[in-house]
Amino acid sequence: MASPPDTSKTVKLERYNSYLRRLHSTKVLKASSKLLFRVTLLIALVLILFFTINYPPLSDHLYGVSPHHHSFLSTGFFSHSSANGGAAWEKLVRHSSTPRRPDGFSILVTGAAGFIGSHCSLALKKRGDGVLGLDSFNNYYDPSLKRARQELLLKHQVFIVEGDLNDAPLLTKLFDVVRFTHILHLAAQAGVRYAMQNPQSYVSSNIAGFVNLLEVAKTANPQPATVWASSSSVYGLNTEVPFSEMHRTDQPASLYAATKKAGEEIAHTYNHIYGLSLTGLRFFTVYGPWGRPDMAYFFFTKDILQGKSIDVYRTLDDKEVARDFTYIDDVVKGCIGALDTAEKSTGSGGKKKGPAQLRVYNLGNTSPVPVGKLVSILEALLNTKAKKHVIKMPRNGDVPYTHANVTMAYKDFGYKPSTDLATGLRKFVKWYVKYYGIHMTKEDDNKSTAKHFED
Ligand SMILES: O=C(O)[C@H]1O[C@H](OP(=O)(O)OP(=O)(O)OC[C@H]2O[C@@H](n3ccc(=O)[nH]c3=O)[C@H](O)[C@@H]2O)[C@H](O)[C@@H](O)[C@H]1O
Repeated sequence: MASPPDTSKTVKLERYNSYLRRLHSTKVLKASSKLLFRVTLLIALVLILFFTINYPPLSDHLYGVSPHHHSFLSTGFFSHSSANGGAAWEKLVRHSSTPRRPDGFSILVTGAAGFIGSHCSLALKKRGDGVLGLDSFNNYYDPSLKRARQELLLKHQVFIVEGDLNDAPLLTKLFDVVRFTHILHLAAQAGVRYAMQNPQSYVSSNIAGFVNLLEVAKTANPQPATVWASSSSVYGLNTEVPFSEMHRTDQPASLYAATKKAGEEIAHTYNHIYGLSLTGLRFFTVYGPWGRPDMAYFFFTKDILQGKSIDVYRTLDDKEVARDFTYIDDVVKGCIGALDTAEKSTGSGGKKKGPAQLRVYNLGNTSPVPVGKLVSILEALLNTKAKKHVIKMPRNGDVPYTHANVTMAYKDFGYKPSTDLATGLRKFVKWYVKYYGIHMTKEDDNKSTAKHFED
């Protein structure tokens, strides 16, 4: 009888193979669970990042965190004391907006970290009004300049909430916390030529944002009186000079101008339906210390100092382009005059109770200066010859000439501009060289010795 085959070796081998298979599958299992864990972690991080960027808590408004910093600061570590407009945040908001003089105003200043907004906020605070700022700190121009203005305001106990005009819950919250008597609405997408590059930003800020603000104002109790920034650009292709509030404004030359004109019509509607008191101020090329780097006088200064060439526009029929350049301190007086003479809104509970005030005023300097002259004043102040590149004005929304008639503003609140361009630019240059740490010779210094509020 044949003996059965010796399988002991085969059995051993099979066992060994099966052991190897188990070992392998465990390794695979371990490796795949590791991979799964990493992928889950990654997805969770991406989700956290997404939600914190898109839905930042109100605590960010309190801490003034810029959108770029949201991801790490607003995931809960920071927000325990003041999330969603917590107690600490409300305290700051109340403190900032409480007036310190009898019958003082409680004013919401939108665009408070902006050029005109920061000047007005300081002036109002200094006379004892309560001022709360709102600003989106967007990067249309160098946000660090806005942060520096914010710091200056904070020193004077003006707190700026960081937020967008289109954030309805935030605006509603602010009006829940504070019974604002006034709004000074200066937040906007500014700049005439940039409208060709980014048209949507004008619609979003100057139209949608304005409507959002008025929607909240109309339901507030009491309804605030609103003074807001329109623009000289609404005169567009009008050729009658000096520009008067009675002249036609239905031919805007840029989308910027069109959105400001739309703002004036929107103001009419909210006044008509809800009894909101509204005053639009048509600013004429406002300049001065802490100004906007996108404006010609500002970047001409920078370019002249850096030895770069500057484009100086002439009209298409080869005439000088001129502007009614208006100094910031004069404009601040105009804004305050408009606030002081603004009547109360008449509505309540979102309903009109009677006719309310609706006004529009020019705030200009009443003396246009050609751009060539602006350049020669800067050359003298900077003691440097500009590399002028004189060209025909490109078709970019610019108008050839502005000149304000300010009779109405004078009659209604004593507006009387008193700073000529040379004096105003001297103050600007003095600020500019100090702010940017530019060394000037003694002789140059003497040319720009004017004092300014920051001193
Ligand atoms: O009153 C307003 O409602 C507007 O005023 C301001 O617009 P503007 O009057 O156009 O000011 P700004 O750009 O400083 O150009 C000044 C001059 O330099 C000329 N200019 C400009 C650029 C250039 O490279 N060369 C040049 O000659 C240019 O042709 C012009 O003649 C605000 O920016 C705007 O937000 C709005 O508030």
